Amino acid sequence: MSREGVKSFDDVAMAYNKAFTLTPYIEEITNRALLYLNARYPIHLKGPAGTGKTVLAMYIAQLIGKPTTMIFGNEAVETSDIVGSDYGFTKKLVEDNYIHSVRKTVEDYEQKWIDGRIINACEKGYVLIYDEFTRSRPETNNILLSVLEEKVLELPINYYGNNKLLKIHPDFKIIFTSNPEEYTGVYKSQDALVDRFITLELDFPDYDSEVSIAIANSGITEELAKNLVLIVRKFRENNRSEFLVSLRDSIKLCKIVKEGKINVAYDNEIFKKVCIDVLTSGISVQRTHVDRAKIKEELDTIMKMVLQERTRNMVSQEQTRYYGGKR
Ligand SMILES: Nc1ncnc2c1ncn2[C@@H]1O[C@H](COP(=O)(O)OP(=O)(O)OP(=O)(O)O)[C@@H](O)[C@H]1O
Repeated sequence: MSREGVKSFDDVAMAYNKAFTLTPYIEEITNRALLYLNARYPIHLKGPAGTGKTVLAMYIAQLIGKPTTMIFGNEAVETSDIVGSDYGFTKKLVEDNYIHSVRKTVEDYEQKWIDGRIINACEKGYVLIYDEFTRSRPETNNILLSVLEEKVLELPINYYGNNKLLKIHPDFKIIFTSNPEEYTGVYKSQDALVDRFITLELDFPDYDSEVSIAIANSGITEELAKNLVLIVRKFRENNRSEFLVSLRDSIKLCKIVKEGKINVAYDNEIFKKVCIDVLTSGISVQRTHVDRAKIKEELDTIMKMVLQERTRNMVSQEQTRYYGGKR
């Protein structure tokens, strides 16, 4: 039985918590999500990779304030990972020593059941985050249909020896996340499931949110973050239909510049090469057939525009400081 799709929420939350940034854009989506969840509808955060769906799901779960379970969808996840299954046998030795001179030992085997993550959450009214649920096979996710509609979880026949329908606690909440269906490794989500939850379409956050997120994750100065994020966003805007330039790229660029103490200037060749490496990584991963030379040229133009503007601003700030704004 594969259990690789199931990880502890605490392990993952630790990694995300430190840098979480709340901006008006994120707050607005959060409030809508809570509205639906409190009306007992599961929610589905859908959007391109690296738009912040997973961290948002975790933030929402924290606001609900109940223990949270996470499942990471992938091809190998089985219904048994979600619900539970038999997991080998336990051996019991029964010793009969009734007559002093005779010793009888009987080995007795009992089948051992392991609860899947969802059982506890369903029973006690906790929160389940099912991240990238469309990466699991649709037949794996079928078990959730009765959970969402009839509010019961159908357990396998050998669950504690009974065929049991587990009643779902009224407070049980599910937050699904997924990437658009055109992504590789993503199954089309079943209409029956989609019909039972409310989808919030996420896109990349606004400029100010992206700057705040980049600062929180890298520790870079605001002035540098503003310029680097602007380069990333202009490049993303121009190439959206071809390949992905995500929030992770803003964060990567800011982190590398900060850690490497790289001078952010158009005449700094190292900086230009770092920008090209970071921002064109997605092309090879996504195997899009784009003209790399043309892409580099375009990125060069963007860097020139943003960084010359930066130089102009710096000169004018210097002049203001020097001449006291009189010139
Ligand atoms: N509000 C936020 N505050 C701080 N960091 C954030 C925020 N939103 C996103 N990030 C950061 O942006 C990156 C992408 O976020 P996340 O993993 O949640 O995206 P995703 O949409 O789930 O991506 P994928 O579809 O690839 O799983 C992560 O490094 C995350 O820490």
